Amino acid sequence: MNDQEGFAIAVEEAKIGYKEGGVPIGAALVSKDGKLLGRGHNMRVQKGSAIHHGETAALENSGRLPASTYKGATMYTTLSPCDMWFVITAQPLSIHSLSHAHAYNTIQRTVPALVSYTASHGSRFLGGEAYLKQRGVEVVVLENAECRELMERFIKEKPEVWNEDIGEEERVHSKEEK
Ligand SMILES: Nc1ccnc(=O)[nH]1
Repeated sequence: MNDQEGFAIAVEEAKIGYKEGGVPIGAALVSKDGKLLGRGHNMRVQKGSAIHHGETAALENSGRLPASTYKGATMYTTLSPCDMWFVITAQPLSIHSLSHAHAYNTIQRTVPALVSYTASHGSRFLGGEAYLKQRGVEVVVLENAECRELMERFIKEKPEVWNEDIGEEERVHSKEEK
């Protein structure tokens, strides 16, 4: 599986999430030798969960694998990596340890599509990206138009669900006040 195929699975997952009425963010985890390890989409609405982001779902669906299987893997995601995915995936994927050379650079690449998208609260999720880069992970930004459109449509339709996903409440409040 190459980059295009891996990313296409993440987009497929995002669309499934949209159809289910959830947050349309998908992800796929692919091993260094091109094998699909796991795929998934944000399930916060579907599962009534505070933590099921697209990337964490892909990791969860990959099951329990030895560290060597994650080595050199790529996480394809339809939105730039937020702090949530970094914190949850860092330990199993061994990207948490700056001081241990052997743990460094385990996931080599993450390919988010929408890094420069400006979220409703004005953030661009640059924090998640910065963490990854600091730890030697290659971050490739695709700026994929299809993902951007899907996110923009969703945010317009369900601003309160999106704000909840990113830990914001302002829009919900201003709606209630009206
Ligand atoms: N990168 C992400 C940001 C917000 N929600 C997600 O599921 N993923």
